[in-house]
Amino acid sequence: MSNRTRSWSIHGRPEITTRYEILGRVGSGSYADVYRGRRLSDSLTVALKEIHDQQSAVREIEALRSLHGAPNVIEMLEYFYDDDFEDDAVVVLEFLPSDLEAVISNVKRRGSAITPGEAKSWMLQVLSGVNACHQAGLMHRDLKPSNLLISTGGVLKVADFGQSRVLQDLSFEEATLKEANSEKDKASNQLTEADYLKELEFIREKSKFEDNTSCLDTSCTGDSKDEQLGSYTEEEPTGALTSCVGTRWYRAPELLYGSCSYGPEVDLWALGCIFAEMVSLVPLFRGVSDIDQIAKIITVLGDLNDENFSGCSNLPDFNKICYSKIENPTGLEACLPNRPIGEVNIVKRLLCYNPANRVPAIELLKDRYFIEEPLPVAIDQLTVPARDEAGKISDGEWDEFRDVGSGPDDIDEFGSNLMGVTKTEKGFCTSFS
Ligand SMILES: Nc1ncnc2c1ncn2[C@@H]1O[C@H](COP(=O)(O)OP(=O)(O)OP(=O)(O)O)[C@@H](O)[C@H]1O
Repeated sequence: MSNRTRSWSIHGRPEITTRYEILGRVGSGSYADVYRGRRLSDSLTVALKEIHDQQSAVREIEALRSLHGAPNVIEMLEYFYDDDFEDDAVVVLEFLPSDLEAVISNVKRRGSAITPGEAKSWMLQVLSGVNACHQAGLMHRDLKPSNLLISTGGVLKVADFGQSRVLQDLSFEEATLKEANSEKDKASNQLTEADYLKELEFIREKSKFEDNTSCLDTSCTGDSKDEQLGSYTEEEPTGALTSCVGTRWYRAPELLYGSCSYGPEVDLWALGCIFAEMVSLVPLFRGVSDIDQIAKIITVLGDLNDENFSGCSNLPDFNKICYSKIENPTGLEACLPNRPIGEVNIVKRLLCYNPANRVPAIELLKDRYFIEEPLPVAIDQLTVPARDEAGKISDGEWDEFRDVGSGPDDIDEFGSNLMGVTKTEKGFCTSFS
């Protein structure tokens, strides 16, 4: 531990202010504040993301280093990371003034629609970014329209890797050394001594950090609400994953039922929800609690059972609530009125109950839907509204739905406040009128 005094503000950190002029705050997430800045050496506009949670910081830095160069993943220019985390980590990112949520809100506000050619163009970019993550052995775990940032030129990039997780069973140290070596090869030994020392420092810190941290903490990084919700993150065997990740509307059924051993398919479910939202201009499943979220899903897709998702009845929370049988599910077509069948099919290929049936991004990229008329619109022809001009739904309105909290309180609240829910020995029972 150093004896240095903690700096409470990015403005009071000379290592940053001697290199960047901080122009103002552009946004805040659950565990980060993001500032617009100007790099003094060349006046480049950047985003400075100050991450208040150590685990999220490590995840974000680790992911962005391994994804460096992927065209549809946000670029990290550099990072400031204390080995003692006396000061919050600051990640310097390319500045992207818009996001897919703003695009959707803007189209909606104008009373128009995203054309099939535009939808293809956006979706190809999302798929390319997500594919890069999966090929690099990472699952993002928090895909949603506001995490898909967009440049003024229409280039979409996957961002916000604070909840990402490495898929392969490499320790961070091994992965980092592997990457450092391949970087070194690539750069023909151009790694400077300072870079090398920074690498070492980062590896040392992460190893120390991993030893002391159970995987239970993984997803609830800095999200105090989630951290308080015990049963979803209660003692799990080492190596298990937490189900407490992502934003509810985009959360896959296996996560909603408390799975601790899921895979990158959770990202594919989120992609299905995002694509449906893009073409219909409304979020597909707008649950106000996790129980309501599952109810919304089964109302559209039908009952979830061992026939369509083998083994689902063994998921930790499956038997805690029973839903009455859905005789006539609405179906996805009804949620995407007046949209081409090709779009509905893409959504169907992603929103499968059984994760194994969700089509991987790499395969979807090759889907003939993308080469059929109407062809994807050229990227520089896409309309990109500035985030603050897009007339997004007010924060308060979104917050009502966006809350990521889940767990026993959620069940209690749902059980006591909503009609049609009764308490059973195992948990709750709900019926739909
Ligand atoms: N590279 C960037 N360029 C421009 N603005 C950015 C950039 N990164 C983030 N932002 C802005 O800062 C806000 C906060 O970003 P952050 O990634 O921390 O959180 P979030 O995704 O909004 O929230 P949460 O992770 O809690 O869901 C974003 O909504 C976005 O508006």
